[in-house]
Amino acid sequence: MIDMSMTIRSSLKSRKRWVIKIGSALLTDNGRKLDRPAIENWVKQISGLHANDIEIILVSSGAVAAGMNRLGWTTRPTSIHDLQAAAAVGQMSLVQTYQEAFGCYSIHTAQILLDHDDLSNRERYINARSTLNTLVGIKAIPVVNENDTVVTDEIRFGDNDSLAALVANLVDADLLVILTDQDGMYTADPRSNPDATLISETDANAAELDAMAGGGTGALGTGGMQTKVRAARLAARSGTDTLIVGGKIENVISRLYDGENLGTLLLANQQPVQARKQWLAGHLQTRGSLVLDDGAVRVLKRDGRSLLAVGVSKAVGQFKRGDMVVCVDKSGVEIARGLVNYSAREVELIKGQPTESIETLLGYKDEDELIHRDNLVVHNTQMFAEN
Ligand SMILES: Nc1ncnc2c1ncn2[C@@H]1O[C@H](COP(=O)(O)OP(=O)(O)O)[C@@H](O)[C@H]1O
Ligand SMILES: N[C@@H](CCC(=O)OP(=O)(O)O)C(=O)O
Repeated sequence: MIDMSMTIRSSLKSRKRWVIKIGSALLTDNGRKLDRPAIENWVKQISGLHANDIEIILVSSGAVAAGMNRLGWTTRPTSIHDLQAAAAVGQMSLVQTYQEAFGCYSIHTAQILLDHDDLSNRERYINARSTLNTLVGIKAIPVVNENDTVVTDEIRFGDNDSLAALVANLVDADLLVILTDQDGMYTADPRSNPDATLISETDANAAELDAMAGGGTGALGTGGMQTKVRAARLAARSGTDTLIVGGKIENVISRLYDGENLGTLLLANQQPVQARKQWLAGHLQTRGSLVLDDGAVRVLKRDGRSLLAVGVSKAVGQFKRGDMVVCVDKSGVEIARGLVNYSAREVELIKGQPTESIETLLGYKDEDELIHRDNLVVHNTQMFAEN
C-alpha cells in the first residue's frame, strides 16, 4: 500500500513557491535578543532552496522583540505606541541581519511592510502582489513584516501567522511553512500537557484542531497555535498546504525540502479558487452584516447565486457601498461574505423587496444584486469563526 503522507512529503520538492514564516518566540530565543546564529542557519538553508530555483518569500516577526532588546526594555510594553516604537527600532536590526546573512550568498533582500489596508484595498492588493512577484522574478528574497508604525489595534493583523497566510494567498504560494518553537502541532499545548502527541498530517479544516490548539504563548510570541490553525485555513483558500514545524530542528528547511516527515502538515484539500475570491476570503475586516432568510441561504450555498435584496431581512452596522460585509443566517452563523452594492441605510429600505422595486423605493438603482456572485465567497461554517 502507498503511504500517502510520504508521497506528499516527497512532493514538497516540486513546490515552486514557498512562504516561510519565522515567529518571534523563535527568532529571539524566547525574549533574548535576535538569535543571529539561528537566523544565519535558516538563511543558509533557504539559500540552498533558492539555488534550486525555489521561490521564497520570508515573513519574519521579531521587530518588537529586537527593539525592546535594543532599548533595554525587559518587559513587553502594553501601550500600542510603545510597541510601535519598539518595532520601528527593531525592524532596523531585523532587516540588517537578513541583508547581511543573505549577502553571504549574494542574494538580495527586500523589505516589505504591509498593513491590513494594503491587503483589503483592491488596488493596493494588486500593487503588493505585483511588487512581490517582481522581486521573486529577479531572485530577490522579500522579507515581510506587519507595518507596525501605521497600524492601530483596529487594523492590526496582530500576529504574523495571519499575515503569512494572506501573503501566501497574495502570491499563490504552493506551500506555507510556519517555523515555531515547538516541533509542530500537538494534540494539546505541550507546555502544559507533557503527554500530548505530535500531529503529523491532517486536513486544515478538520474541526478537532480547534480544541487542540491553545492560544497560550511564550514571552514574546502572539497567538499560539490557534492563529497558526487559522492561518492554515486561510492559506487553504488559495490551495496552499501549511507545514507547522520546529525552527530549531537541525536543518529543518533543507530536510523538509528533501521530503522528511517533520512537523505537522495541514492540507488544503481544495483547488485554488479564483484570485479575486481569494482576496475576498482573506479580507479580515468587515463593516457590517446582512441577515439572510432561509431561501437566500439555500440559493447561495446550493446554487452559487448572487444575493438579492428579497432574501435579506436585516442590515447590521454602518457599511457603505463597496464595503465587505458578512452574510449570516437567522441564527447568526456566517455563511458567506462579500462586497455589498448598497449602503446599510439603503438595505434597510429595500430589504425583503423584489429587485424591480429598488428603483421605486430608493429613487434609483445601482445594481440588481445586493452582492454579485463574483464578489461573494460562500464558505463552510467554521472558517471565520475566530474573526
Ligand atoms: N496544540 C499545540 N501544539 C503546539 N504548541 C501549542 C499548542 N497549543 C498552544 N501551543 C503554544 O503555541 C506556542 C507557539 O506560538 P507563539 O508563541 O505564538 O509562537 P510564534 O512566535 O512562533 O508564533 C507554543 O510555544 C505553545 O506553547
Ligand atoms: N510585527 C510583530 C510580529 C508580531 C508577532 O510576534 O507575531 P508572531 O510571530 O506570530 O507571534 C514584530 O515583528 O514584532
